[in-house]
Amino acid sequence: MAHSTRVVGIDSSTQSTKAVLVDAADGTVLAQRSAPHPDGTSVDPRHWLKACDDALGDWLGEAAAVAVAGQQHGMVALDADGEPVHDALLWNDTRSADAAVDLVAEMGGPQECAAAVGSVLVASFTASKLRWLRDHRPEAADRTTQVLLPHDYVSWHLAARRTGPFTDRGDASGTGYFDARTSAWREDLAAAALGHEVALPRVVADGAAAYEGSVVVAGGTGDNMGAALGLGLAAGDVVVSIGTSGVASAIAETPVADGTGSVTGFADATGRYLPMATTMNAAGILDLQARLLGVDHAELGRLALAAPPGANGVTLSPYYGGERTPDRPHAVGVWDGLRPSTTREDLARAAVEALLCSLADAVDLLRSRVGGALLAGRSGGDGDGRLLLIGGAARNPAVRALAPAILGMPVHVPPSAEYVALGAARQAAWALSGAVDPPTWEAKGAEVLEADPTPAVREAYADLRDRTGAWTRPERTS
Ligand SMILES: Nc1ncnc2c1ncn2[C@@H]1O[C@H](COP(=O)(O)OP(=O)(O)O)[C@@H](O)[C@H]1O
Ligand SMILES: O=C(CO)[C@@H](O)[C@H](O)COP(=O)(O)O
Repeated sequence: MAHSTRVVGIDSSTQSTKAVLVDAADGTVLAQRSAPHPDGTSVDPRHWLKACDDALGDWLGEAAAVAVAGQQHGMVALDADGEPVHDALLWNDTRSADAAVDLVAEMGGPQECAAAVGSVLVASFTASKLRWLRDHRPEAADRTTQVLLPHDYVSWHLAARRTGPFTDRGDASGTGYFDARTSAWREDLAAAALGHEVALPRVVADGAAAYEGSVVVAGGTGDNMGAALGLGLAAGDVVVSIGTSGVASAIAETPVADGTGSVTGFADATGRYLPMATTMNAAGILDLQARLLGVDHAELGRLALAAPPGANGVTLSPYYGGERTPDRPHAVGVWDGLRPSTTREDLARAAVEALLCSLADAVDLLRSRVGGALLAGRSGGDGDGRLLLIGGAARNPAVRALAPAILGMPVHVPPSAEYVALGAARQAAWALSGAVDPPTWEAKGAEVLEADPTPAVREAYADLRDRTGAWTRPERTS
């Protein structure tokens, strides 16, 4: 029996590949599958190709188009045969922190850097990783002839390498060598980072087909740009994503060039911009807490909800793996307020509160830099704007219950779905249609969560955050 036109969207993110098979007419998800990625902050990128193939199975045989949204920034450095010269350093690998400091200085300082490439470089950016490669693995740097982002590498695989590598404006804007205002590479900055000239992928126009074989392959994008497409993010909305990273992002019509580095001025996948504040420690805070307490996520949530707001004075600075917002690449986690009476419930509660306070900081930073009408209706101003909560850890009942209290406003939780992969599918359908705009897929109603604000929890968190600001651990040696 003939079926409707189908498209596939892929989210190749930090911990796994998720794929969705979608009806191109209305965005109905017909099936979804996932495959895990290896742990760690540097990975042989060929694992992502296998995970993609595993998650896809035979879907490309029945789909008309596919697109990939991938974890941003990762460095996929390839030799003349298109093979990796080194493991890909991921966005959360902080080895490149010193390289970022050097590059920002070479560009004339933070404001000049933000003016050139939209963001102040930190360890996460591809440019910083290229400089690390030059300084610490010179032989691999010498053999590098082209540099791709994770989504470019997977998309090229899906096009069976029958065309040259390609990317899009959204993901390119996270490299540190791309000017989103002109949609042009800054080859000079890539060369300065790596130490020699290097080939960069073709930038596909938003919504265009990159390759037309038995299936159309769209340009793809970064995972956060994919989420914005999948959610149909509207002006004034802020999305908070709790995956491996914690992200507060919003659509903007004009570029942001924040010289403080708190907000990165990325492009989105529709010709606009996607300013973001990103934390490196997010769902992992709860993963570690569950492991330390010897419980699963459901029990962690139950324990957290059994303790009072403020966790009987226990607070956590949750920057376990170094942090980016605030910029503390060498930070470690710090607990405070432990007493003989402290319970497992208090520890669980403090972990959930710390996660949400770090995200509340990110939302505040985003609002302060983007200004205008973001969430305006929620703070007594004109306009509307929803705060949407997505990502793996948003499934946790304690996260849901405490989010409106700590974020201080109603929180909209859309129906559980892989929004990054759905956004990629929407881009695939867009490329297939050849239309000027992405297809309109009606969003299903969100659950709106409300709670009385608990500002004292944020104050206690901010106090510990600020007290630990000057602490660093010894520099890493490699
Ligand atoms: N019920 C839950 N409670 C807390 N964390 C959860 C829950 N379900 C999934 N997670 C966490 O969410 C994370 C995966 O989220 P996801 O958005 O898929 O991440 P990423 O896109 O970075 O790979 C994992 O760290 C996982 O342990
Ligand atoms: O570095 C950033 C954004 O700048 C991260 O948001 C990565 O894009 C990884 O995303 P997840 O795997 O956590 O979704």
